[in-house]
Amino acid sequence: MSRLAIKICGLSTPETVGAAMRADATHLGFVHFPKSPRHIEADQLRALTAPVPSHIHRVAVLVDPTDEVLTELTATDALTALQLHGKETPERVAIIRQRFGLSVWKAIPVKTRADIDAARAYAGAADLLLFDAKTPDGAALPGGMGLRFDWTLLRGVPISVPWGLSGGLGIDNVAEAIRITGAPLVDVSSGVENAPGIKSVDKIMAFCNAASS
Ligand SMILES: O=C(O)c1ccccc1N[C@@H]1O[C@H](COP(=O)(O)O)[C@@H](O)[C@H]1O
Repeated sequence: MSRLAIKICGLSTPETVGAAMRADATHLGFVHFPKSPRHIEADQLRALTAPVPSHIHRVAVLVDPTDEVLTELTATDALTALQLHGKETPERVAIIRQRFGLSVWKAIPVKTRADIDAARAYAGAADLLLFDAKTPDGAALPGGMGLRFDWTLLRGVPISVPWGLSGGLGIDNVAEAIRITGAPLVDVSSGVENAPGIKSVDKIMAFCNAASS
């Protein structure tokens, strides 16, 4: 059985990047979306990832990014993957993958089983599908709000591409989420924070322990 992958997302300080590495997170996430309390610029991304060894994945979280933004971020050479969290079509995902040469993740907002079925359109375009809770209409952010969906919707669903689970995961529920869904990758942001955008070293450690237990 392969090892569980754990992504700690929305990192913005050297201390919390260090904590995620010490906690054995396999993926570090960095948000580039000005409306987010976790937003960082390209120069911060470069500095934060400088001490990260190459075996740890570095993922940029973006919402309907322009080619200009993607060019600026990928020029840092800091990234191994792009996580698209907006309304990107399968065609746009395929173009980004081909144009920027990085692994591309597509976040799939889930409320019903139909949302999971609709994700099939991205097979072949995205390298990984990330099933995340659908945020309410008019919400400030399309993710990173600590909302979860009904994990039983994923039970028994054949998913033919690499995938992961996010949305409302935390120290107290991540083990149950993995048990119900069989997720090979879990992704957390709000659940390891003391306040929006303020990550907790202790919570990062506790989350990774709980996920791996
Ligand atoms: O974290 C953000 O600010 C964010 C902004 C825009 C798009 C996605 C964002 N976060 C991602 O949302 C999921 C779930 O987060 P949470 O654990 O429920 O807070 C996760 O993949 C974050 O990377």
